[in-house]
Amino acid sequence: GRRPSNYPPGPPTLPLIGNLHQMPTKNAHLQFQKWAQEYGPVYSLMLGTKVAIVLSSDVAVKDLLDKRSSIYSGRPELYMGQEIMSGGYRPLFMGNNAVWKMVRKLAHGVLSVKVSRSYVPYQDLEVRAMLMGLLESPNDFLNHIRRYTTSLTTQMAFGYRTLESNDENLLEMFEFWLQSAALLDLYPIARVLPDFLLPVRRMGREYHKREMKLFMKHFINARTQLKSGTAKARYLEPISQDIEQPCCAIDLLRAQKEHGFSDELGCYLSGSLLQAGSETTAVILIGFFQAMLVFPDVAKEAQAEIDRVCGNRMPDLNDFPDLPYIRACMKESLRWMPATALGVPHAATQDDSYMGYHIPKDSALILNVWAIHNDPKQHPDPRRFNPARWAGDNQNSAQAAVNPDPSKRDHFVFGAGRRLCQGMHIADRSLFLAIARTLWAFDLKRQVDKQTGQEIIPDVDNIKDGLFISPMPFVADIVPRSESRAAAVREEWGKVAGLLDEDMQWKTVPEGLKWKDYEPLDDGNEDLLESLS
Ligand code: HEM
Repeated sequence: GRRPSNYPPGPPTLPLIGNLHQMPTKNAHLQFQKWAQEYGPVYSLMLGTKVAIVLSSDVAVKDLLDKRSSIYSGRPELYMGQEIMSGGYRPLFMGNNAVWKMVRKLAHGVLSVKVSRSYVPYQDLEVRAMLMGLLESPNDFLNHIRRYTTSLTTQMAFGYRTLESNDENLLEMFEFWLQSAALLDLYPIARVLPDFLLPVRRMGREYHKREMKLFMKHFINARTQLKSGTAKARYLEPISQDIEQPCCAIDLLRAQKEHGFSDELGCYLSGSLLQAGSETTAVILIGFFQAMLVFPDVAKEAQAEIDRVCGNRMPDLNDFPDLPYIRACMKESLRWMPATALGVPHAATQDDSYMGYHIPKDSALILNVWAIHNDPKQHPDPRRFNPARWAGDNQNSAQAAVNPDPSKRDHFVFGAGRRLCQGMHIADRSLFLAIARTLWAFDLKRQVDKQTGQEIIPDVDNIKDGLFISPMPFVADIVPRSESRAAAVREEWGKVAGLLDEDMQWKTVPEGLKWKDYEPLDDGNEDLLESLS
């Protein structure tokens, strides 16, 4: 419990329990930020017999998680969420071992820079569907955002679209994910708590059984499609034009033949892609919508840029190089409402020392994303949503993440080192398309309170805690910018609606939808990234 004198500093400890009694039960990110201000960029928390090292500067993250990634890429052990609730199968929580390395390779096979381009038609169609939703039931905007990111990921992971925000599978999938958060009281620090503080083992096991059943159902379904010839896979083959319905489960089924892993692992890999990709992306977008209500000048400037570049034509990914302010809005959204405010903890797999401090083997390393994003030295007036701070930064998230100069990294949302998010390329595109098209079609306005006549401004400090932070639900008035824009939204949907069958599922991947697609604007870092993967 007591902090050895050669450990990084931290709040005073009590015998046996160390700092456990000081662990915040809500808004953990704010307390972690406060401690960073008090104890510096590398501090420690004593959690009973365990220790967590909190990294709160870009330099510390680069020095340890990136540069020494060979020893900082584990995950904290004895983690309820993995052993009990995931049967050891959840890739995100696997330690630095042979299975994880294989999984990481498999994930690379379905998420790499190249392969992620094949999902663009899905992103395109789902954003159009989101715009239709915003047109037809604007008050449900939070659901339309969630449906968009979820449908994209169910399509990528298992090959089916999610049509409604109250879709049964979606709800079940979310229930599991959120329940796990509730069960574990999951902000990252809870993951390093000793088991005796988590008296929910039995419930956890139940949860795992049900989740496995759900993932397996979709996985087996993909196999049936593969066998019946209604799906083709691309894994281990060059990307060709005759891909139909690219989806991870099908690629993994092909890979399974070569690598011989179990169905359980395969379905969890697909399933966890789904969980890794949907709510996270939604939170960033919800933050963006909120920011537009609070900082209306930003929306105006963004719309001016879109009008200048695209006019009446709906923006697409080919506009990426020509819409620097929209790209900056995306970066700022990632900084301002980072979803993973305290990252996903890494673990040290051997003893180390840094800045004269001892870092013991098995300590958890917490990436203090919130504190870094809100450091006024790096980002003056940090709670102001100000895309102008990114002027001249042409890196995408992946490039910035591996920039050798840590001060040039834009945001830390996607983690670090060998654990870096493999879905970044997909996430960047999802965000860019949704932001550009929403602002092209709609004004995001404050609702006016009918009784008082006052505009309702969302409270930006009212943040929902948990596995991911997100803005508390808020109201907005979302209106088409003009009659003709409303008509254009319908027309744009009409152009793709014919690609779907009567169940609103893809008939085939759209023909003629040939994307030039954006190439990275600086291409020096790609190799580095691949080497981290
Ligand atoms: C804005 C959206 C997203 C956010 C905020 C996000 C966040 C994260 C974070 C924080 C990590 C762990 C990094 C670390 O340990 O240092 C991660 C890992 C990962 N994410 Fe994402 N992610 C997003 C989108 C996606 C998407 C769309 C996919 C795939 C469809 C995806 C797949 C993965 C995978 C495969 C890993 C690696 C797990 C591991 O090696 O432990 N993510 N992501």
